[in-house]
Amino acid sequence: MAAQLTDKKTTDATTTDAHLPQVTEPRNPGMPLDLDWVRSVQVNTSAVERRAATLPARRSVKKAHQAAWLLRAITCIDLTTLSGDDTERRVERLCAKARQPVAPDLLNALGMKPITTGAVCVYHEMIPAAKRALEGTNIPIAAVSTGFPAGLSPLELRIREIEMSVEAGAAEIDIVISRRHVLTGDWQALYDEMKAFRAACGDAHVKAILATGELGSLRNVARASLVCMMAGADFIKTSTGKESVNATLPVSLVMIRAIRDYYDRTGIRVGYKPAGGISKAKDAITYLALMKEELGDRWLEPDLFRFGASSLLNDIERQLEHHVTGSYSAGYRHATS
Ligand SMILES: O=C[C@H](O)COP(=O)(O)O
Repeated sequence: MAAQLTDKKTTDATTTDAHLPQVTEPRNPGMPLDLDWVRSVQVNTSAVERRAATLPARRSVKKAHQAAWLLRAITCIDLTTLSGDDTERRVERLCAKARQPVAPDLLNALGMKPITTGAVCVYHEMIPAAKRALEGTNIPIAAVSTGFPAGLSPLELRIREIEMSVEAGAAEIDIVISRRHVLTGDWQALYDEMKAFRAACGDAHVKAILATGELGSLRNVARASLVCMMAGADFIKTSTGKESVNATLPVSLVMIRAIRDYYDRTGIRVGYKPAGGISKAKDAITYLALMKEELGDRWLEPDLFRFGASSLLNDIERQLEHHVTGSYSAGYRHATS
């Protein structure tokens, strides 16, 4: 099926297949720290909040296109379990969902080929279980690292943790930054830390988790985004999912515009990952529409956009089922853990 991703505003819709092969983007090599650029960044908080407030209301994706948007969203999910009581069995079930996120009967009814999630995201100790369970697929394992979620263990240990996760089979490393470097405006320390993390990752892609709910202001979010990109982050990510405030639309707008500025200045595309508290299909569509409007279609691919989410897939599958059958089935049909 040629699935269309259209919305009210962008009627020159891109025709796109929800199961495109992953496009390969050159990695962000980073650049020297440009303090003048960092310090010149300002954010008009009330303008950002006004724009963000209009987003959900303005996004009325036509019913016929909803399924395509939802399937696209699935391909961009880092299907996540990050709990103290994670077990190998739970990770195996998670990986089974990542391999087959939508029931075959639903996919058939939608005329779609099989799809997978963008990645699975686990703690270091769960990498071997995920590796076994994902054998024979191209689904990458993302490991949270560097003393996730607080990031306050000794730097040597945080760097070693990255190296061990890469050795164990993680292709993507989600690091947490030291929030204090942002809160004290020590951009050099943030840059040096991020650069060391990127170097420890080697060929594994690195996502920089800013923990935006702990950064104090949107201006700090914008400046930290820029510094992490200058230091070579492949993705910038909002949250660990453990802060009291996680992904929000105003924060996303600020981070996405920092990505746009970095692209305008360097020609390098950096990815974006909102994470934490995104659990509804309609929110997923809002985020995709935001990416499309602010950055364009190229940022709707899983190599440049991911959701960090543990329960979003459940709701998307329910909505797809409703789209096909006209009714919702019992929750147990979609359980992931
Ligand atoms: O990075 C992913 C988050 O930890 C997942 O958060 P969530 O459980 O609120 O979806």
